Amino acid sequence: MTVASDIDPLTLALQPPPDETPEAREARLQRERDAKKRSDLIDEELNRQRNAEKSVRSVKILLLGQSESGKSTTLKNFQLINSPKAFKAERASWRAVVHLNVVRSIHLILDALTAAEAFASCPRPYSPDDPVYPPLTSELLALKMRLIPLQQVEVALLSKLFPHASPKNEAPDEVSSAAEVSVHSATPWKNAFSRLVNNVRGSLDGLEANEPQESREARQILHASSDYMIRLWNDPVVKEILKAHRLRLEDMAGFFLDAIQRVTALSYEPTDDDILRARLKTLGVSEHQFSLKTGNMVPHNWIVYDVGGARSLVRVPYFDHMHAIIFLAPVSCFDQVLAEDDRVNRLEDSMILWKIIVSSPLLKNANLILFLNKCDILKTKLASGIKLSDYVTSYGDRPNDFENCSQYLKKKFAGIVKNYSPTSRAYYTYFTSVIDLQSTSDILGSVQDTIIRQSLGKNMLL
Ligand SMILES: Nc1nc2c(ncn2[C@@H]2O[C@H](COP(=O)(O)OP(=O)(O)OP(=O)(O)O)[C@@H](O)[C@H]2O)c(=O)[nH]1
Ligand SMILES: [Mg+2]
Repeated sequence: MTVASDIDPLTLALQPPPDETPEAREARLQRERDAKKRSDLIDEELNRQRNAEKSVRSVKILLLGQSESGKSTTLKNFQLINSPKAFKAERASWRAVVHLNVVRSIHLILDALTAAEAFASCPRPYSPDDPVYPPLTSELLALKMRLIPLQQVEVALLSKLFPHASPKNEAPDEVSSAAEVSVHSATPWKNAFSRLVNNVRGSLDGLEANEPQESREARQILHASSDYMIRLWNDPVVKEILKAHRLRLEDMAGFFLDAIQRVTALSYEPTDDDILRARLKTLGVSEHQFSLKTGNMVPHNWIVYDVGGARSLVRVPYFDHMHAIIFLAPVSCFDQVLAEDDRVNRLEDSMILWKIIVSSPLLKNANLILFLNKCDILKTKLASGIKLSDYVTSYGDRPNDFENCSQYLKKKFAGIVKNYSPTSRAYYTYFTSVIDLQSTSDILGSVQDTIIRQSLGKNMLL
């Protein structure tokens, strides 16, 4: 009796009866095994629920880099890869952007012709910095006249894309002054435009049945001007004038200028490649959300923030809770200056921005991903004989090929992390051309895995 009082009642209750038969013992053990199985299932379910709760927490990625570095193009890749259906629905909106890109580029060429005309009619005293333009041919003067109606097309496209634009913050405000159209991220331009074409049914001539008269006319004018635009873009004197004017359209605008016939066809629908190439400068912050399952984990809610514009870093303090930063450095820009300040070399600017990011104590926990972007343009530039060492003198007399130049630039960016990061940290570098959906989709897949792995390792997702 004294011994029994030391044993706790639960243990006592669970003890087998002293006269248990072998059959009764087997039945009892089976019951215990079943109970354990049920208990494991309940634990599993609880774990699953706990993980599901965790998944409500989002993985947040911030895209940073100078203007035109490729942030919005990277965001479009995320959208195309993770929400292709939603993106397909926006295709019609992108057609107007592609058309606007074409018209804008043609206007830049026409502006260069005007400068060449002014040069011919009023020669200034020669200075080595003055551009020397070749004389305009009568063919070019005639083309210039024939393309005047494109002004009307530009106005129509802008009012189609930004129907409620206010003169203070929207694109039409910038028409006359800037070479680029910008869209404020808060503007639902795609929605407005999608509504416009939502009920459209295909029609015989490729023009849309419900399309407003103004927009239909704009597309017809564009289509009718197609041959004139092609002749202008391919004219050898125009090429010389653009060179003298220091206007290098072939790298970016060239993609659509080389495809004028296709993109101005009345039945034209933008392809994925077209959407990745269509340029619309971002103002403010735009974000894209999607749900993604990595391995056998519960899906995570991903949010990608695209901070537009040259001064994107000013906003960094608002983004101290990011899991990762993808910083885009357009390495092809080694021979270019900033649009907003022509005294600053673009590559140098990228390095300064990278230094600010890596040395920021606010961002010290974020995973750093570096995209050395626009590698396709870098390859073409180097192959055309433009020398990296003319702009990055420390490159010296090393070979002017992509392999050596890109590795050298990679080391430069690595040196900045080594010298300025407040803690020694892992970061990941990729050579990218984010206009290439296939290679970018592979890279983004690996980036997403890395972010999850690293964030779990740092307990940033718990
Ligand atoms: N050829 C080539 N073009 C690129 C690449 N990345 C971006 N572009 C083009 O460069 C232009 C600018 O890219 P965006 O993604 O709009 O640049 P951004 O960084 O968002 O610029 P902001 O909105 O001004 O901050 C677009 O026309 C893109 O299609 C690239 O790797 N190769
Ligand atoms: Mg942008």
